[in-house]
Amino acid sequence: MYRRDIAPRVRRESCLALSVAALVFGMFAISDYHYTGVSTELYLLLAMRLIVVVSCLILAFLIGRVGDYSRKSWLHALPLWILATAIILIVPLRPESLPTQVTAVVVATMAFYLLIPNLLPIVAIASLYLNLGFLAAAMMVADIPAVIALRIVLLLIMTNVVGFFALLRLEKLQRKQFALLQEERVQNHQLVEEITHRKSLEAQLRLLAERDELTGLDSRSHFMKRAQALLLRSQHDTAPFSLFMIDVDHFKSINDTWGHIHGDRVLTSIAETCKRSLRPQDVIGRFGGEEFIVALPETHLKDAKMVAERLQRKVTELPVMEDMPDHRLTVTIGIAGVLDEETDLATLIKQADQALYVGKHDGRNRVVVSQKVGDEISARAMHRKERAIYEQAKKDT
Ligand SMILES: Nc1nc2c(ncn2[C@@H]2O[C@H](COP(=O)(O)OP(=O)(O)OP(=O)(O)O)[C@@H](O)[C@H]2O)c(=O)[nH]1
Repeated sequence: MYRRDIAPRVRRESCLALSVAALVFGMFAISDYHYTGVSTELYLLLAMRLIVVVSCLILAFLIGRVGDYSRKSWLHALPLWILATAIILIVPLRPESLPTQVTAVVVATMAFYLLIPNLLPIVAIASLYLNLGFLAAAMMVADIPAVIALRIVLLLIMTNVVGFFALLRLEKLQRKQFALLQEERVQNHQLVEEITHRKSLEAQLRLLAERDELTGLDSRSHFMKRAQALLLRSQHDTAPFSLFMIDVDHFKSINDTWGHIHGDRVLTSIAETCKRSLRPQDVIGRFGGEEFIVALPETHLKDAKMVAERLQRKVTELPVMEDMPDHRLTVTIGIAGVLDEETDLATLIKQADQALYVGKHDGRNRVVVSQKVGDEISARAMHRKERAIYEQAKKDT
């Protein structure tokens, strides 16, 4: 994973290091001219430098394009061997500049180790080749005293040891850093998974709390929250607001005669009928057992009554009744409406419940408007009527 992760960076860095090394190597042509003047050696040196620079640039280009260092390590090794060979060849071509060449070998060795990252074995072998090759060439071409030769050997050993361990340490640190980063990534990933899992659990819990399991309608508590918000908005906008309490008639006998499973099916069908025949902005909840509750925003009491009657009719036509030929499925609906700004949800529910009770008492299968609301409406109508008579009388006089 580490190798895969750093591959693009190694490719880029190797490509850059090689291009710079090739150009620097080429620029030494100036010093060649200074040492040799226009001579056969200069031409040989120039030809050699040109070949090295061109081949290094081609290899740098190839490494940049396709040089995956873990699979094509030879591609990374090749330019090092070319450069090393060229440096070794300078010894017989410019034997008088041996001290400068020792420095060049030390710098090249350090550059191999430090500028070509994450390829320690390749770099170490190429450095060894450069150092041994240089020593052999120097011994053959120049007459070096033994002490000087020993000093050069020691200097090169030191350079290699320093370069080798510097690169080794660098690689170890990079691997450690990568391992830590990887650990952090895994932990982050686990954390994200945990958060997603918790969120989905929360959503499921919320759904469980908000929905009635059997009918899929709002649970009682969720209905109360939504209805309360709708009521407040209606009162703020001075818009009408009505509320139904729907109760299935003789539901106990359905359970007792056809069983609870059939009873459940009846409840589900009634819930579906409510959903189908009411508007999307109406809020429907299961209040408990076989009782449903509906909040109708922006609905006047007379319109609510029409809606309730339509719903009552639709329930009697439900196909679920085919299994119960002797039974007539009916509902009783109690309605209440907002009269003033003081009316709260609890009062509305109480009034609708009272109307429902009246409906049950009067024989079921009916829609009853809350008496209190009815009285209040008639009182207001009376008030309006009286006021109209008074206004008319005033006009007449
Ligand atoms: N199948 C089923 N039955 C339920 C459920 N919740 C409540 N019940 C039953 O509904 C019945 C309600 O009976 P009652 O309160 O006597 O009302 P009713 O028989 O409909 O009589 P009225 O309302 O006076 O017409 C009880 O037998 C409850 O056990 C439910 O989720 N599924």
